[in-house]
Amino acid sequence: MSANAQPVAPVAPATKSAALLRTDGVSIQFGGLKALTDFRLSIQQGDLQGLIGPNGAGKSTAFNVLTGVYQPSQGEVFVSGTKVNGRKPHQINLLGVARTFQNIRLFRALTALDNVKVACRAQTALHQSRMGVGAKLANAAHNYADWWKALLLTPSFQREERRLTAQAEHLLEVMGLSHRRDEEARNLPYGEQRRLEIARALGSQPRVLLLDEPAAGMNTREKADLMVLIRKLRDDFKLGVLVIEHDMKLVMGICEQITVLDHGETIARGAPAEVRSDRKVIEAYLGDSYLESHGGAA
Ligand SMILES: Nc1ncnc2c1ncn2[C@@H]1O[C@H](COP(=O)(O)OP(=O)(O)OP(=O)(O)O)[C@@H](O)[C@H]1O
Repeated sequence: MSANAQPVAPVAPATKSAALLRTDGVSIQFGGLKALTDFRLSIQQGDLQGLIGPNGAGKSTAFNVLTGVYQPSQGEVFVSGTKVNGRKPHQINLLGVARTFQNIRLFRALTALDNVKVACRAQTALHQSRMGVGAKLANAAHNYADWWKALLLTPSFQREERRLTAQAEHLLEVMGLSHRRDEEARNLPYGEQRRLEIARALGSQPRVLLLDEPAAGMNTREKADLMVLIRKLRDDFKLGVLVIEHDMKLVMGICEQITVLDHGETIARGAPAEVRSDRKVIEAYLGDSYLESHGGAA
């Protein structure tokens, strides 16, 4: 820490058990590169937090650690109090953490509806596979029975299909995508593909939603709509939300707490007003021009 640096605010003082997602001193290195150092975060239900910083600061790496794509070299990650170090991404998803990606990762040749249905179905299947040996056998028998049900289009198979379709249709509606229901994902405009990714993430019925640059490539109008939508999702689905975003208007406009990374280190954390007038944040990321154009004072 430099001589004039202020200590970073501690993570929210909420009880540990209340946190939906929490990290404790997480660090990760790639060879000699420290991509993330002593990263601390705590997300509760109802939170809408931001994670910002210059290119290469470690934001996506943080998401990858939180979702089990990368294992931390040091430190611990907890989902609703359960330590998840060593768990696979789908296991962490089952515990209630869903994400979108900086580079959209849809099933491009599937329809919008099927993209969301896949996530709804995977969630159902994952719940069925929380198992002991007895449950495993029951599950295998169940899967075998399901195979026959699917082949014969039995009433119970059709009922389950209708349930998944209704669930996926509801999520498309929430995301303003009902009119794209039967279109292939690859044919949707970019902004709608981003919203479809969010619908798909919601299909896994998460408690925490991690959005990696959700507004990238959107026009001003789409960004304004997205801001309203993210807040609504947080409230209606009772989520905790963490957003990585370079669009400062969006981040400062919706987030109640913002963590700022630079070279893997947390250089600031606080409310938007505190963060945007923090000298370290201005130097590392926002630049004096941001300060001038927004009339702030360091
Ligand atoms: N799998 C990896 N192997 C080696 N280096 C990596 C790997 N993943 C990330 N890095 C490095 O870690 C650092 C942080 O990268 P990261 O993608 O997390 O930054 P970021 O803040 O998300 O940047 P951006 O805003 O450009 O997306 C970068 O120097 C990057 O090159």
